[in-house]
Amino acid sequence: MAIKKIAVLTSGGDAPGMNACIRAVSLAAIGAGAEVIGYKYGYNGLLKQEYIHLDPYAVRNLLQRGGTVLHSARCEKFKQTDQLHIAAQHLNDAGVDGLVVVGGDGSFKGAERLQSIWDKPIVGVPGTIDNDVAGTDYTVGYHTAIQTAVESLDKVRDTAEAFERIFVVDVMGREAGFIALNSAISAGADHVLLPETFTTAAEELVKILDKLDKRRKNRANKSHIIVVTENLWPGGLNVLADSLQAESGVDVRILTLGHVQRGGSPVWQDRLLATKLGTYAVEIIKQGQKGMMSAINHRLPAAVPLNDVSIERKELNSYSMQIRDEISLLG
Ligand SMILES: Nc1ncnc2c1ncn2[C@@H]1O[C@H](COP(=O)(O)OP(=O)(O)O)[C@@H](O)[C@H]1O
Ligand SMILES: O=P(O)(O)OC[C@H]1O[C@](O)(COP(=O)(O)O)[C@@H](O)[C@@H]1O
Repeated sequence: MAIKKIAVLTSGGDAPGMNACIRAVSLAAIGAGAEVIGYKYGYNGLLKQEYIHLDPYAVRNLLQRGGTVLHSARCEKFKQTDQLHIAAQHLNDAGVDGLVVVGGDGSFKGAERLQSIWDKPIVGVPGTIDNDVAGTDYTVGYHTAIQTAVESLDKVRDTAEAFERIFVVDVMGREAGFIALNSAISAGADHVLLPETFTTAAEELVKILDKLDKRRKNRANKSHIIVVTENLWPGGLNVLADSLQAESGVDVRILTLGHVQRGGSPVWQDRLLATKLGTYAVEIIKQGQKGMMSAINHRLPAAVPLNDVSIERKELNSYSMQIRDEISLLG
């Protein structure tokens, strides 16, 4: 299908590599002879008709830049059906032939609903540090967030060992444990708490204390690193820290990594992924396929229906789960 104009926007939690996506979509579309516009502030830009023109000069040096030059936002208003109709009208008014939405599963719900009333292709590109989007091996930003978490865990280990303290480290992930599990393994943390396996605070506390006890028999230093997915511990991490300190007699400190995980120059894995997913999104639009996500499945590009993405919950890697339990008792 001949395309004259493609629009792109970034929505939901920003992620390192979103800029690389904007660049890839723009260059692929321009290469196909199309004009490109970028809506600002997520779906807000679509509702307010606020956009910029993206030519090769505008996307120069974007590959390595963190954040998103289009800005991102959460737009509650977009959930109203009348606003979806306004957005569709604005796309028509601007002469857009295809829309690329870079975001997470929430943004894809919006894209899916907009697709049901707009007759041109909308393609989602999975961009979120959480990696909680089914149908694609990885999401843009995830590798960089893990790298940031691992660097922080390495650093905190130095001070934990010096003072023989326990550190409880809070990492992002919303309701998914991808960052927690893989940063914990990569940094050799002693224990990791995941939403996918969490039972009750009482049971989890017993497991942690048992693990610390066993580990202490294997080594002289009493320091331990426990990685916890955000918002998981009932009552917050102070409650966990107080219980741990009371039960173990070891000094406990809390570290919340927070939004630093969303920043920084994307690592090469995210740059490459963003470039592949962004160019493939344009390919999907050229093919006239509607309501798809541009994905990488088993290392190959794929067009996955957004409908399937929203139904399925992405599973943690079973081998990572297995080695988490085996290896963390040693070392
Ligand atoms: N059911 C929905 N209908 C329309 N738009 C939605 C819906 N769910 C989410 N969105 C849009 O997507 C935005 C981002 O969703 P959110 O879940 O916050 O982030 P992410 O896309 O990173 O998962 C929301 O602020 C809203 O504009
Ligand atoms: O920046 P906010 O609005 O506080 O949101 C924090 C949330 O955004 C994230 O960083 C990214 O989530 P999404 O990509 O799904 O928006 C989550 O890990 C975290 O729970």
